[in-house]
Amino acid sequence: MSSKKEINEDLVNERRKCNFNIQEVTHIIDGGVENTLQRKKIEDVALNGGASLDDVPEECMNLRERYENALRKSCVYANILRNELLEITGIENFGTPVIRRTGDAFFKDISPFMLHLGMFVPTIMGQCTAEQQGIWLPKALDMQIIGAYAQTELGHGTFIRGLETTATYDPKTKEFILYSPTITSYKWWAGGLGRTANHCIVVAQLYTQGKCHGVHPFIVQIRDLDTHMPLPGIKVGEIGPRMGFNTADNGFLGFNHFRIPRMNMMMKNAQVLEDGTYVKVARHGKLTYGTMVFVRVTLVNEASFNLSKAVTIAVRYSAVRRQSELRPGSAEPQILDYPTQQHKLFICIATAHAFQLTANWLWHTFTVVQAEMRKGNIDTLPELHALSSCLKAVSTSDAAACIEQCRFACGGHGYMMSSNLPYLYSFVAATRTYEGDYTVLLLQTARYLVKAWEQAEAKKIVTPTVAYLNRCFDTNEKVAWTNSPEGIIKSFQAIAAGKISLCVKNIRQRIKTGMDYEDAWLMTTVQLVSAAEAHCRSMILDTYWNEMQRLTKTSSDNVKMVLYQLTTLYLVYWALEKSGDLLRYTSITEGDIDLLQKEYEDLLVKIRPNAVGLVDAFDLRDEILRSTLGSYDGRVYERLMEEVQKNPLNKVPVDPSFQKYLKPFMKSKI
Ligand SMILES: CCCCCCCCCC/C=C\CCC/C=C/C(=O)SCCNC(=O)CCNC(=O)[C@H](O)C(C)(C)COP(=O)(O)OP(=O)(O)OC[C@H]1O[C@@H](n2cnc3c(N)ncnc32)[C@H](O)[C@@H]1OP(=O)(O)O
Ligand SMILES: Cc1cc2nc3c(=O)[nH]c(=O)nc-3n(C[C@H](O)[C@H](O)[C@H](O)COP(=O)(O)OP(=O)(O)OC[C@H]3O[C@@H](n4cnc5c(N)ncnc54)[C@H](O)[C@@H]3O)c2cc1C
Repeated sequence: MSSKKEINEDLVNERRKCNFNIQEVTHIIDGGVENTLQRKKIEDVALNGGASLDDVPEECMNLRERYENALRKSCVYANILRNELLEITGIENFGTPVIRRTGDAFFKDISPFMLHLGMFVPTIMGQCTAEQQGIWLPKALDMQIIGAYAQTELGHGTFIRGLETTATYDPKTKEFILYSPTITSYKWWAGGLGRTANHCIVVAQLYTQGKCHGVHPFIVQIRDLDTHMPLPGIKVGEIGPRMGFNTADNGFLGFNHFRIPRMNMMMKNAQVLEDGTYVKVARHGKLTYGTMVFVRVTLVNEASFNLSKAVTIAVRYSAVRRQSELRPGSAEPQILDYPTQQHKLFICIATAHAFQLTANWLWHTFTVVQAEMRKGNIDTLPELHALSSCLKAVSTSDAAACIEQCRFACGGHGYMMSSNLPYLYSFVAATRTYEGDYTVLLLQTARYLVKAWEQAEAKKIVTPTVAYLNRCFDTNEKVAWTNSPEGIIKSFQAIAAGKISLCVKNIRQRIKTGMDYEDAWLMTTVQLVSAAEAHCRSMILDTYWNEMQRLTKTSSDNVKMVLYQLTTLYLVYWALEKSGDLLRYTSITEGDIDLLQKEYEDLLVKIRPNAVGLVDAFDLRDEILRSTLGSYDGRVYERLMEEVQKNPLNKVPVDPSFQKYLKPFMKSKI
């Protein structure tokens, strides 16, 4: 056993073997040297200010203790956020992922303030008029009020138009009356709502002058600011234990003819005048869904970040862990030496990079579309919606699968809460569902793709992200296979185009047999989801490859080489995963697939010496990783033992329940 300060010998050797400049890769991941410096500064301030590591692990506390502990830490963290961090980033960068990431040093699960910061504040920014922002934003940013985002109801989450909560305008008092007419109309799931929030955004069906105008957002005070008692007419509480998010106090909420002032309707996109006249301001009907688009964009970043944590843990552990023997009597190898282990893990490193570069690109696209919309141009919104929908769906789904693979890679110890892998998995698994379920979002992208196909068919130029359709349209023949990064990307575009084409053909055929469009669409949805996924994969492959080429132009040779190996691994991995599709839509042969498999296995060998260096390059501080298995020093077994000492069950040698239950039971006769 190594002494406390020592770094595990195997990790020392791994770091010695690493042949590239780790910092250079860190800068690429961060988006430049300046960003790395800024991130480190933010981390220093946030973590030195009192990152409260718990004496008792969160998972050993009961529900109440966990909530109270999370709230205590949230207050410490929020003080650092509002007093120090916002000064560094500027208020305009309030939602920067770097700030959000420092939160993980405080919360293994999640902060009850997460939705205040992640959705309540952004909705005020995106859905309020300047005048309304002037009222609500300073209070929200200063956390004089704490909010949640209550859209989903017990009966409806996906189908927003089906929400049942009503907001009926009363011109006599110039108020809206909020009402929950049925059990299924109760708001359900909103994070922070159950115990913490005193305000929330409520999405409700707007009625005025006897007419329903569809769902609109309202800002509602639900608790007394002093006593925290629910206001009369409000029924609010916590929805109960769940797979993760257990310190987020997800809540339920019902209204019994609860009145709010007219100006509490968020009026940037639509207004109700004093006399009850409804005025539509926005040129696009779905701008009220803006917060969801924003969060979907940020979730691609979340997918990358959480995966980078999981794979850092699993690779470091795999370098420390020794198991089995390759030949009788030989020393036990590091489990990282098994090609099957490399197969589990290296794709996770590459996926984290692919999603990070895609997230940066998507964020840039989002800001460009926002700027266009501020000028009154909404033409690019449908493309952004299609993009953010599929990228959110695929990145969260892949990240969850990869994190689970990292857990498998850590054997039994990966199942320990103290490894942090179960927390990471349950957190990311939820992201596949919330903010739009995987299937539902891919079907949104499919709508866009079918329209784009029809445009290409009519010889019209389509938008940039589907420009390949113009090229693929006339190809009745299979695309010629070439084994190169560009060749693989082109082949994935051919797969996407082929699948979209087939969907359109099948919808048309079904209509010919007498089905109406809706039924024909419905019957084709399995294929439509697959087409949207294929489109999304071609986008990710293209973005990852081209962005990495661009970002490494001035890098040192070894950095270029290792990142080239990783990017190629990602492309080849997906080509092998989708070999059935390649056989169908390109001229690839079985022999070509054999060559790809060989290339993949060779890449695992090439990447192996740099594996620990590659995860070190994520530059995740131990305080943020919070894992017994994944710390920088590799003191895996010591940390597991130390954690055991913190377990309240081990505080006494004999548990009181022995006298109460076990002893009487053992002494009782059958
Ligand atoms: C310290 C710093 C803090 C920062 C922290 C940042 C970290 C962030 C991490 C996490 C943050 C928060 C945790 C989140 C917790 C979870 C919250 C939630 O889940 S909130 C609830 C979310 N709910 C959903 O996402 C519901 C999903 N459903 C929908 O989006 C819609 O109902 C939909 C799209 C499925 C269908 O809508 P609708 O029926 O109204 O539309 P149609 O299908 O008929 O389509 C009509 C037409 O509109 C287009 N459309 C749809 N949506 C949009 C959109 N958003 N934008 C633009 N256009 C849209 C659609 O494509 C159709 O177009 P057409 O041309 O007719 O084909
Ligand atoms: C941890 C967590 C936190 C959350 N936080 C919030 C929050 O803060 N605020 C908030 O408002 N909400 C929140 N939600 C709710 C979340 O947004 C919804 O659960 C999510 O949008 C999915 O909707 P649903 O639950 O209605 O699923 P459903 O729509 O009922 O989905 C069930 C199944 O039906 C399928 N399905 C549904 N519609 C279709 C369709 N049209 N075509 C094909 N298949 C379909 C889905 O694919 C899925 O497999 C949260 C959820 C979770 C899990």
